[in-house]
Amino acid sequence: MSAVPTFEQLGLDPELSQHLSTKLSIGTPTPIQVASIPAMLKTAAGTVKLDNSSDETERDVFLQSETGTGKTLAYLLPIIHRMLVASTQTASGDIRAQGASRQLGTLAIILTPTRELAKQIQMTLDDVLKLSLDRSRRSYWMVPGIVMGGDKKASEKARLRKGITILVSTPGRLLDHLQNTQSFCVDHLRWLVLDEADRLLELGFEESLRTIIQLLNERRQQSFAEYGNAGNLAMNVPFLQSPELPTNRQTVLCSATLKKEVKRLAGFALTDPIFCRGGALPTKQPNGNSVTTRVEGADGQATAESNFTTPSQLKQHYIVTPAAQRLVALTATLMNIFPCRQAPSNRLVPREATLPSDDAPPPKVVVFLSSCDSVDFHQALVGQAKPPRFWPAVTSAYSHGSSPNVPFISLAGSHLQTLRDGEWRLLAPLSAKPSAKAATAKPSTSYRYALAETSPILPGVQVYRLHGNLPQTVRTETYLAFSRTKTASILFCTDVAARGLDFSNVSHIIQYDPPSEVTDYVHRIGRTARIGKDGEALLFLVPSEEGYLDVLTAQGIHVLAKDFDQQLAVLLQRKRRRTEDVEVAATDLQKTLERWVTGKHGQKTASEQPKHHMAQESHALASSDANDSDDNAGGEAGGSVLADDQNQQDEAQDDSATLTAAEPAIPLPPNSLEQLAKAAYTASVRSYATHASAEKHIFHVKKLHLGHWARSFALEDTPTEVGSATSNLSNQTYQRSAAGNFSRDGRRDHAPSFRGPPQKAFSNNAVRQEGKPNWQNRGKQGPGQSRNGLPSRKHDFDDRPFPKKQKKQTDPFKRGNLNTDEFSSGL
Ligand SMILES: Nc1ncnc2c1ncn2[C@@H]1O[C@H](COP(=O)(O)OP(=O)(O)OP(=O)(O)O)[C@@H](O)[C@H]1O
Repeated sequence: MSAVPTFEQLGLDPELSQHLSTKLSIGTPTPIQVASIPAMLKTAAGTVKLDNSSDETERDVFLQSETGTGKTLAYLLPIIHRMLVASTQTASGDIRAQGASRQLGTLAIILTPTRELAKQIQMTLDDVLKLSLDRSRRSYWMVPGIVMGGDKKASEKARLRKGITILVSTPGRLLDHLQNTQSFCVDHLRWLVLDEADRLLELGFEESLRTIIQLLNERRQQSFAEYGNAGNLAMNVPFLQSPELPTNRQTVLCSATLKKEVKRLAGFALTDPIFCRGGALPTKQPNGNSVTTRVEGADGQATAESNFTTPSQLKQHYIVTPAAQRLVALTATLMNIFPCRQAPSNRLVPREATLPSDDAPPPKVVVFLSSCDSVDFHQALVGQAKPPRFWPAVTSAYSHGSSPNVPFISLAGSHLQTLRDGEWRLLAPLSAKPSAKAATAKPSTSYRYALAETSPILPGVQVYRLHGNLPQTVRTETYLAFSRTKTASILFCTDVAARGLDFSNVSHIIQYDPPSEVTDYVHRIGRTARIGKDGEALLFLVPSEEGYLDVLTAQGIHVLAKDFDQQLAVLLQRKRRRTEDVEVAATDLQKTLERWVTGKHGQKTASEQPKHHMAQESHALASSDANDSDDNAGGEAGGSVLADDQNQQDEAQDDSATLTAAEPAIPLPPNSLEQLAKAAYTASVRSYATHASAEKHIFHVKKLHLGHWARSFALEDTPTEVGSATSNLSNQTYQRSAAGNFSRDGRRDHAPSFRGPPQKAFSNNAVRQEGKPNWQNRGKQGPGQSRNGLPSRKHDFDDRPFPKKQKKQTDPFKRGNLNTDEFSSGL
């Protein structure tokens, strides 16, 4: 076993290496970096060459490595190194003589599928470029920049005119600028990076990518024919002729998986590529041991086809829970992750064993859901619902009893005006209609908008949400806030957060809704256990979905069972007096949540209202112009909803702060959570139909017990709206665009939303007999359950209060009210 080389040994500039270790605490390269850096560098004599092919600095590169292994730096570092060296290789010692300048236009383009990812790469780029160099060497001329859907094109054009040396972009917006922005100079482009290639393809960007590559080739050929490598600006720029720069454009493709679509893209985008593959990361970084790295030559091919490698230190579990108890099981799971301490006033003490040590970092949990509406609902519920009143008072085990302040951003009144036109719920999810304050707001007034809720059920825990229907500012700021927070926190999100996003120190991933494809499973769990850190992942399944475990096993993914009863035992720590029965405790919790959702817990008093949704700011922000168009080629999520220009984003960022309890709050109407629950339920049933066709035998709506499913949204009854909603499914191939693309940030993110009153009641004739869940047989299909995994009535427990309703419902599938073939087709 050979020792891991240092960055310097790999050929990286010593000052750059020093900057990485002292300023960014990055001392040891990861396997993919060990593979890529020499391959992409013009290696100087005396440095390590891991492979003969690394001499050929002109060749394209394919980087493949599992999630969270440092692919971003794997391509950024060699690019920055080469620009740096080329700009300072001057005989006279005067770096200005080299002519490196932002006016040369864009030298490197990094294409990413989503805006969050673009922002994240830009932040990494900023960090690396902050390096302080010897006086004779400067990096100031390397200007990083970002253009992406949702931002204002006019300001982007201005920045492109001034020159952006390393440009991070989403494909639609890049194509737009290539076609329409005269001043966008790519004549001297030397690097094109396609990051998260598999995701780019899944979002339907293949055509855009082909056009982009074609346009870039044409521009380069034109420029080269006219001026050679000296460039068309000064006609003789030594920098551009430096042997450190690739003579032609070097294209780099990054992917965590090796699906056939990715290989097809590689075939088109790459010429004679070097294949760099990162082996498994050592579990503790840096330990200098056991790094396996392979750099393959031109004909290097991936050996395995499934290629779903997951970090070995990641603990993967699943839990089987009856549909009706999903919500309680989720709450109990979160309670297990976020233990509490006895409040000073209380005599009941949680078991000490569950309490973390004082120096343990607070957990950060990401919960994946299948639709935007479901994210809105769960964030609102977990973030606001109060526990049963007889639960003992507890305090957070992490924040020493004090409630951490909530991060907020400023939003201009002009946004609220846009919201009033139908999207108000996005910003004030619990308002039945625009609040009185918002309605009378002057366009120039700004509001504070809280990015998180503080959870009464989980004291000290902040609850965030992220999905593609949120305004871009909210998405970006939520990503940043959750990523940076050191507070115990939960993020409810759709798959918009599944790929590439590097939330630091995520300890747990919960897949409450199974992913629509196995690839998504791998990417979702890749948000934890990054760079050798520990992590845990938990997959929720209902009994009829247990077949999914075989699908995972077939892909080499092995998950262990978690016991349902053990998971719920935590509820006994907050037990009703003299109750040792976990079922009673679970029932109490379910009833409380249902009351909370239906508003039957009584009208909230002013002091009970969440205090942080929107509080009027004392100052005003300039109102933004009309929305700019988002990328049209498919891809970024939610951009059509609202747009912010960069300045306003910056302004919002500057204003980021925390709200205190004294902030005035906008009152929320009592029934709005119920609306969210219904919308979430509807969207959830719909998105169930979007699973991959190969998994339809497992995830088929026919197998769902709609009544029990409704319980998991704290609804006592199946909302009648679901009928009309699901019966329209056959018409809803709009989830894919006319070009056959998926919806903007993943098809399940954009499961249709419930908006306003139901269009048409579907049915109120009940049909399916809703049996009570069989507690003894939950989690497994046994004698107490019917063939489809649902509890049978025979084994019901009459004395079990939860769930108690036995309603007759129309079975839309039986009565032909819903064409099941249409339901399952093509979605
Ligand atoms: N050599 C290193 N040592 C320690 N940390 C590193 C190193 N390289 C990168 N990191 C950090 O690891 C994290 C993950 O890196 P990155 O996002 O590039 O991974 P990735 O492979 O692109 O993951 P994904 O496939 O999920 O996008 C980042 O926070 C980054 O700063």
